[in-house]
Amino acid sequence: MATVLTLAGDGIGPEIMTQAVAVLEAVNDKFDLGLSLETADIGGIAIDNAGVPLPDETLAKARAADAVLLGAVGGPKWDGIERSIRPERGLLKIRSELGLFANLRVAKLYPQLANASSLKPEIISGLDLLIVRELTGGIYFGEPRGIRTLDNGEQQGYNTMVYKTSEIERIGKVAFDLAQVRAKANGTPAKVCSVDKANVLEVTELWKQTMIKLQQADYSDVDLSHMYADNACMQLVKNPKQFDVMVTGNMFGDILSDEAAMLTGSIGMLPSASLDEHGKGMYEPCHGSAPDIAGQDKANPLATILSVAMMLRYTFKHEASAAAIEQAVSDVLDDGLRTGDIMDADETGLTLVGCKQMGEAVLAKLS
Ligand SMILES: NC(=O)c1ccc[n+]([C@@H]2O[C@H](COP(=O)([O-])OP(=O)(O)OC[C@H]3O[C@@H](n4cnc5c(N)ncnc54)[C@H](O)[C@@H]3O)[C@@H](O)[C@H]2O)c1
Ligand SMILES: CC(C)[C@H](C(=O)O)[C@@H](O)C(=O)O
Ligand SMILES: [Mg+2]
Repeated sequence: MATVLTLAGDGIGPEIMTQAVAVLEAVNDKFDLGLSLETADIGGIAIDNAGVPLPDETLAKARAADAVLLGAVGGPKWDGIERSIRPERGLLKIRSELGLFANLRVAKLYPQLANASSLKPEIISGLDLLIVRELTGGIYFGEPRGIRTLDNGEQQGYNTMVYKTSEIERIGKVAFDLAQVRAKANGTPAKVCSVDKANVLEVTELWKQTMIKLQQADYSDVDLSHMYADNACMQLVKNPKQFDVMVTGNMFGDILSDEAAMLTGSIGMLPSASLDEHGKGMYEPCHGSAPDIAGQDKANPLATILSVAMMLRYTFKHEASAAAIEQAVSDVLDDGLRTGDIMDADETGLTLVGCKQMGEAVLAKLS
């Protein structure tokens, strides 16, 4: 029997997780998937209960599980504590310990939400782009880092952005492979845009050269383009449909994916998969713990529910149950149900719902 470990985390984490787990249990029964669910602590709740953001017991359960579903971590309660044991460090550590180097963030516009985005409908209609973010390297993990005191008594913060050729090659392969799969499925040319700051940073000059060599050696059928990160931010809001697959490092990927989220109407709509070399994965919404709306039944659970669909597709290779969840999400949007973040005040026929009601509506579509 395969196991899924659920890590609800902090803030809106438990609220969105309750709804996502109900959906997972429903498809587990309906499609006879034979999944067994376990839970553990991560983030602030783990600090409160065990003194560290990623207890050994949680990591052991995550290693033993076939897949992990995560809500969100962090919040003002823990922002002042020593940096090395903050909630976010628990998330970084589990990604690193499990070798989850490939983070896939899909910005797909549900047509029903064309008016919920802050961009004009014609700019985003039909949008379906994939950001492939390197997740276990770059400036997030580079050494040395810290805050030191200079001779003149002034403090200086420093981090180090590093990438080895092997790290660039393995994320490049994921991006090129997925571009080929998407091209085949959509009947379109395969294309990858690699995002860097090669005009300034040596580390991303190596990134760019490595992508070029990889494409020339193994992926001559994929069109490879390059864009500086600042221009990519601008182009994402100017003409996002020019992109199919974007591949980039850890920090640029973090920033670009929050930006891409808004193209779909809300960050509450963006799911993600973080995969290791063998397809084992952790699945999580791209958003955070949203302390401003936590505990108020206002969170959009759809990014987490759609992350369950990604889990079924990528780890359990069960396309029918993944597609059923995505269809159920589309159906509730067709019915006009909207959480506050995707509500369009000017559109008629919409009903404002809370996190629980949205989750239950998806569930009802699956039964
Ligand atoms: N993967 C993660 O666990 C993760 C990701 C990002 C941020 N964080 C943490 O979350 C905390 C808050 O960070 P932040 O405010 O910068 O980002 P955030 O994503 O939590 O929130 C940004 C804004 O988006 C809204 N929002 C986010 N998710 C939503 C949802 N599902 N439905 C409706 N609205 C939603 C919030 O209400 C807020 O206004 C911090 O501690 C941060 O470190 C965790
Ligand atoms: C909470 C934080 C460590 C995390 C990141 O920066 O990777 C988050 O912003 C994300 O996008 O998953
Ligand atoms: Mg982020």
